[in-house]
Amino acid sequence: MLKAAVITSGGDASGVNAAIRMMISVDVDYIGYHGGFEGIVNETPFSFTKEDLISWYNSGDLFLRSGRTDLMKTETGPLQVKQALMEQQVDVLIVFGGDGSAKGALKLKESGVNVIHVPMTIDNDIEGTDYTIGHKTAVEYIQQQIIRLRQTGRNLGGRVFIMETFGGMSGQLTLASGIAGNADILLLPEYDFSISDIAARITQEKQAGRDSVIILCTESAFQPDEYKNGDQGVISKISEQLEPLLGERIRQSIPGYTQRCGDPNMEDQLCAARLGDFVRKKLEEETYSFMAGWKDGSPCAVPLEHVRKKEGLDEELAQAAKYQHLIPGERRDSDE
Ligand SMILES: Nc1ncnc2c1ncn2[C@@H]1O[C@H](COP(=O)(O)OP(=O)(O)OP(=O)(O)O)[C@@H](O)[C@H]1O
Ligand SMILES: O=P(O)(O)OC[C@H]1O[C@](O)(CO)[C@@H](O)[C@@H]1O
Repeated sequence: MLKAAVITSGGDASGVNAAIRMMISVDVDYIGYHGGFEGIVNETPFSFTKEDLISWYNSGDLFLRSGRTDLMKTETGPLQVKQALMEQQVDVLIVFGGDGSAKGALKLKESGVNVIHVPMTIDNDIEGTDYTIGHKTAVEYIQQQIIRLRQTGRNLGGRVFIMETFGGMSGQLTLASGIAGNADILLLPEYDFSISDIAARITQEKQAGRDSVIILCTESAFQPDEYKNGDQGVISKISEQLEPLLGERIRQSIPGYTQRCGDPNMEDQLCAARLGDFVRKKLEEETYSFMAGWKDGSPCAVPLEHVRKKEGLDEELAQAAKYQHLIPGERRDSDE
């Protein structure tokens, strides 16, 4: 019988348990490791079946704890992982994670390990796939935060709010959440804007009769070259410079790590379950070395070599937001 090992790697995200459940095949034995790539070397693996996943299926708690580790970036790391997998007689490793995890998966493939990557990150910033597990739940959560800001803005009017969102170096999470929740201004790392651009947009909103103004700002949007993974609080810097121009206080809100996780929403469950089923079929065919991506509404196989961090945004959504004057500044990669 084929033996598959499963890990989750990088930032946690909701929906992955449904994918693991739906990849279960009667023709495959499964083991799991906690702790991502490092867990393969340091943790004791355990066998699991679909029965073990029942109470996890709809939960934001990960059935397999995730991890970030530099091990895979060292020269010997991939070989240590390969050795540990060989000791367990594993035929194929399934890696849930973001673009960094895909790089780790590719290194293992190059070391001779059969590997499948499944995109899992709230950021939705992986080239070759329209969907990443966890993004939809995070968007819905941020949408709810915007709706609440709008309510307090109606109840106690005349305020400017700024809320900071996750996304790392990608503005995709902010863009999708801002459109879903009806924010007034979106500050994205893909656009080069000045403090006076933001002040001008706030003034336009107020002149148009907007009582409260809501700005959504990606954590890396302002001076992105200085951003490091895990930095938070950029909206304080922006507010400090913006307040004197506006002559009023700005109310700040940072949901931070509460954006990641929570029980998965229906859309994440369905898409993740379909990705899991896609992987099941590939396991049964013994087809490896791909990412289980998503294109035109369905799962698809993307060669691991093509998987990397997505530089752009969802163009249709970005253009719609630009047309509606939601995004100040010019595209950083623009030739204009
Ligand atoms: N260049 C690389 N080479 C080999 N392995 C890597 C590389 N980059 C990342 N990894 C492995 O993948 C793990 C997860 O990567 P990273 O922390 O970048 O998160 P991610 O998978 O991109 O997910 P998220 O989008 O949630 O941050 C790292 O801890 C490391 O083990
Ligand atoms: O949990 P960490 O390592 O601080 O990483 C935070 C980063 O992880 C992400 O949530 C992606 O998982 C980014 O949106 C965020 O910038």
